[in-house]
Amino acid sequence: MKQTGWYDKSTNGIVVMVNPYSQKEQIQQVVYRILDANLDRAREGLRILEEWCRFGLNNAQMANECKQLRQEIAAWHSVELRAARDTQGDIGTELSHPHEEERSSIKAVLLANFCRVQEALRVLEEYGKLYHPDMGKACKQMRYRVYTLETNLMGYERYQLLLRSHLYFVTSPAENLLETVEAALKGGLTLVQYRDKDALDSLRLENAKQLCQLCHHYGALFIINDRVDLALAVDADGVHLGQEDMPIATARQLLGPQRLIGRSTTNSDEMQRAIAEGADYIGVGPVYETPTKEGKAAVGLEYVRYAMNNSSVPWFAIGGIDTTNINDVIDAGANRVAVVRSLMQAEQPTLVTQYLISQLHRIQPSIPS
Ligand SMILES: Cc1ncc(COP(=O)(O)OP(=O)(O)O)c(N)n1
Ligand SMILES: Cc1ncsc1CCOP(=O)(O)O
Ligand SMILES: [Mg+2]
Repeated sequence: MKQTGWYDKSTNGIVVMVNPYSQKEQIQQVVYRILDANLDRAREGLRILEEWCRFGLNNAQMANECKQLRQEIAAWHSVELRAARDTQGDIGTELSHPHEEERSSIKAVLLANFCRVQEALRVLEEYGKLYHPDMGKACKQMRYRVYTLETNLMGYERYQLLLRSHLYFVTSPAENLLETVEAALKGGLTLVQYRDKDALDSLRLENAKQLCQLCHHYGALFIINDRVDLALAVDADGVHLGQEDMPIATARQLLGPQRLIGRSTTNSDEMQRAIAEGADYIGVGPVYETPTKEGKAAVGLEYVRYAMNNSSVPWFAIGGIDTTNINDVIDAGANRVAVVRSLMQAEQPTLVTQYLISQLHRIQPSIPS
């Protein structure tokens, strides 16, 4: 072990290090320093999470859970642990990882701090066993509470962003796919679905990875069409499933509670079933016939009106919608739409995105927002 301090220069001109503590006491001091540092680390991380729950999400329940955890951690921070602190002698204060200096989004800040709190609690759990018989168990329980909080908070974040999203861009294969999506993101788009029915899985995976990164960089949600495995592989925000795709319950089991699941519907029965099965949002259409979904009959504006009056989850009118007819769809009650060609084939996807979003936000006195 490294000997610190306590120099005695007396003996025959030879510098001798004398440490007044026994080996056992020295180890105890080290353990106390570890506990002191990690009690601080866990509380600081929780405070960062709490501020977002409180000011960013206005969520009293989650903010309160952070606060409770902070207080329980503080109760372990005894005077003797604080007394062991030696900030000047701590070589770790100068160490930092380049990633600590850059956070690209709120999500990145939250994830980094969940990780920090969980790591600190794990350290407290192990070294705490050397300090107090109950500390290991208490820290383990708190660590599990932090996992639950993470699931709830990240799921809540996603759902809030879904609620704020009124335009949904469903992609189709193209050379300039990334550029087109980025242009739409610059126009304020917050919801993207990667849809490619024919590509090889190797290409799908590569595209999905790049699109996922791009969307998250702009703070947008990224959903994968049809494929739960791809969604998991790239850490997407969810999947979109049609009537012939996997059952929602199976997808939920695979994806866990915090990712979004969307379901296509073409009539009232499908809508009620999708909602009962736990879809987070539904597609309503095709409203108009469309070459993007060749051979699929249009459901018309009647089903849009039905959705307006009956859907208890966010719903997106889809199919043949563009700048020329979006107002008819809005007049029938839609305030969310999904488009493929309108954006994939746009000369200026940024402008078209801005236009579509502005129409979806226009005042609609008779339609609930
Ligand atoms: C938002 C949205 N709504 C409907 C669909 C269509 O899904 P599905 O019926 O599974 O057809 P494919 O897209 O898989 O051909 C969708 N993708 N997105
Ligand atoms: C995937 C899908 N599901 C119902 S309609 C549709 C395609 C919509 O494409 P477009 O916006 O080009 O008409
Ligand atoms: Mg499908």
